Amino acid sequence: MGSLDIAKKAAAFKAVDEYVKDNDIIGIGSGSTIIYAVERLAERVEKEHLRLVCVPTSFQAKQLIRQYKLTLGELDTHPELNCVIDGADEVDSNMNIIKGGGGCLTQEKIVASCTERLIIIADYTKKVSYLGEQYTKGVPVEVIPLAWVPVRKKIEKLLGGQADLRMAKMKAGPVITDNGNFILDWKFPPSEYNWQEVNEKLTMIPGVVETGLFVNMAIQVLYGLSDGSVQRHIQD
Ligand SMILES: O=C[C@H](O)[C@H](O)[C@H](O)COP(=O)(O)O
Repeated sequence: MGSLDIAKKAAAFKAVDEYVKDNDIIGIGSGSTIIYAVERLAERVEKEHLRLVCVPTSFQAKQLIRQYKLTLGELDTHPELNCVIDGADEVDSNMNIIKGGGGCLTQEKIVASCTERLIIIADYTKKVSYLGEQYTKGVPVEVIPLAWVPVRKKIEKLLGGQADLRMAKMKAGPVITDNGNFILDWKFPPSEYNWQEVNEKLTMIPGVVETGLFVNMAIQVLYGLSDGSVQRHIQD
């Protein structure tokens, strides 16, 4: 296993071991790090006979829950979650977070809003002092397809930078989200940002469904390091 995977696994296992207990309703995030968390949940369910309900944040998460034979729940029946465990593309020193590199931001944000305990698990490369330091693909913004051109123009006029339509790799045309929408990746100009304000400005544009900016949402970030240890960042 490479050092990145050692780090992802360490953060994921720690989150599951610390935050999950019997009878919990758990939100399951998306991405490559969450796979290790689901693996650990399944181990604990088998060994400790935990009764858990897992609410997915994406098609991928739903498949993982099924693959590991965990109990699948949904927000209709479980609108309040004990905790949500999810990955991140980048986290700054104030715990502002970019998510949605894999296109799953909207359902992730909805599920995260249904708990008081959003726990982020990430490898050491995601830890930065300011957003955009490492993750240079920009802030993902999910848009209703018919609005993508006006939304792009409005973002660029309002906030500068460049908002690019995310294109698919193994299909002609744009990436289609789990909700049937497009994604604009907003490459923001270097500046000091109030990310809460930026998020509000973006979400006010008609046609924007949600952004990948998670501000004041996570209570804790667990960063896995290459030696398998875990560093903790707690919200002040
Ligand atoms: O859309 C994808 C999600 O926001 C992921 O949680 C994020 O991209 C981090 O993924 P990974 O764990 O693969 O770095």
